[in-house]
Amino acid sequence: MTKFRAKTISAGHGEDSRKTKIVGNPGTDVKLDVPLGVTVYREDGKVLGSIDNEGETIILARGGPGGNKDNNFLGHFGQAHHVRLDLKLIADIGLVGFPNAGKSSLLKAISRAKPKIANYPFTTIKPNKGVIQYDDHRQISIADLPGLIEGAHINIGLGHKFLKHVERTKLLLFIADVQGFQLSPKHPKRSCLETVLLLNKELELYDPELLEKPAVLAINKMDTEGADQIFSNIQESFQNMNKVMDSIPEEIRPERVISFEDIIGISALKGGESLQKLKVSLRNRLDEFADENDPNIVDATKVLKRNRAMITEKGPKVT
Ligand SMILES: Nc1nc2c(ncn2[C@@H]2O[C@H](COP(=O)(O)OP(=O)(O)OP(=O)(O)O)[C@@H](O)[C@H]2O)c(=O)[nH]1
Repeated sequence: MTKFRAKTISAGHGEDSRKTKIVGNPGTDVKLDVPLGVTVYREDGKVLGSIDNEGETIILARGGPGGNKDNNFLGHFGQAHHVRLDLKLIADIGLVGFPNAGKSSLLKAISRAKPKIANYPFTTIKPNKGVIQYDDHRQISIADLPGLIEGAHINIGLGHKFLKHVERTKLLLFIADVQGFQLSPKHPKRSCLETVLLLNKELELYDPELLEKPAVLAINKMDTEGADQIFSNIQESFQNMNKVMDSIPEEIRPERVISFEDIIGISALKGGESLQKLKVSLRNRLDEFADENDPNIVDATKVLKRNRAMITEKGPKVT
């Protein structure tokens, strides 16, 4: 559901001329900081501009001029407009996982992105974006949202920088190393299940509404030793979460556990069937939760019908 919030923002109006100051001061400016990706629409739908790069500005309403000889030395009010600010999605899918989980490897394996891959945490410091291409030409964009660690909600690591991007995706793809995660030898070693719960908790502490987004869980590095057993334990845990919660340390226990649409074991390194299964799941879940009016939702049979119709209309008859 889209939420609308109306707000009135007024800049100062131009000052009248005074005996001691013939030209009155112009109205003071009001500057509104917005996140990157915002497009500004006028009431009639005309685009006034968009903020896509750091430091860009758009003048939405000109301030009133101060008093001068052209306006009888009386300052004017500034312009007034109704505008709508629209925040573009960064990608359809946001990939969330702790460092070294295999986010870059997965992005490379299922999309055309060419991220840096290294066996040490924090190789990725800004979102890498890729596009998953399906056989029927459907495209789904996916962004690797880097640097999430324990404490991100209070701005540890890349903290807010990362978490604000999560808000701008339709579906979350959690990825966790089946062998678990340890930030450094000084930090506690977390099992795979604990890692997923920690990710859950970080998102929840930042904004509980993030847990409302549809989410799929990919357990990565299924080619490593003992992975199958760990994976089936995790599946079982998610079916009996109430029981499992009692044995989870308080500091990593979220208030609410995300109910994943699918839990899929993958090997980003080896690829194969598991990645195919993941791609199908992502598409199906996105479509299931999509807004009916979303132009990106393409039904393959409809596309085929439409293409056939276009050929018969414009070209030689095709049978
Ligand atoms: N065995 C195995 N290793 C993997 C797999 N996927 C990734 N790795 C390895 O895990 C390490 C980390 O992979 P990345 O893809 O860089 O992980 P990341 O989550 O992007 O890491 P950050 O950039 O730190 O956020 C690399 O050495 C990868 O080769 C997998 O499926 N199996």
